[in-house]
Amino acid sequence: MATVEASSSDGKGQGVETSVTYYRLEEVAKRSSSKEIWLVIHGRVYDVTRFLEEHPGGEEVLLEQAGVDASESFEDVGHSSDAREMLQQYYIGDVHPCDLKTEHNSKDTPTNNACKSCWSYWVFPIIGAILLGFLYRYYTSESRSS
Ligand code: HEM
Repeated sequence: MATVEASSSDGKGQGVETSVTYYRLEEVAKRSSSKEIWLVIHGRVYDVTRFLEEHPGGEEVLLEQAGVDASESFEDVGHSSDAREMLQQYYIGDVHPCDLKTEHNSKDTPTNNACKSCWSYWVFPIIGAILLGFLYRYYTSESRSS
């Protein structure tokens, strides 16, 4: 779990402190017993433990989706806008960026743009520095021999 603090303006010139808690999918997966049920809908993590008995669609369906990404099942049912508003009561945080799936490939391979780009921050500069080193050696040896 990771908590990230962010500041934003509330439109009245006052700063508002907001914090987002990020959860890894493996953490969510551990919360899949009838004692504690978390699930993921559209990249957001919900603790639906106290909603289990109240869910109009029954507790069985929530138990089936416990600890996993329930976005597809949630959408398949065609939940009303009231149901979507209810979600907010159970929101506890976001899926960690490293576990987010890309929209066009959300079925299987979990890829992550944020994490993919991490390595490019240092790999490309290193390759560039090596190339520059070679060029420098090449030109200095050329000028020495001529
Ligand atoms: C926190 C998450 C959820 C909330 C707040 C929620 C809320 C609701 C609400 C308010 C209804 C009544 C109908 C409506 O207003 O749309 C409903 C029905 C239903 N829900 Fe959910 N739901 C959640 C998650 C899920 C999930 C993950 C499934 C998985 C399949 C599911 C399956 C159903 C089914 C089958 C019905 C009955 C639909 C019907 O009778 O036509 N729900 N839900």
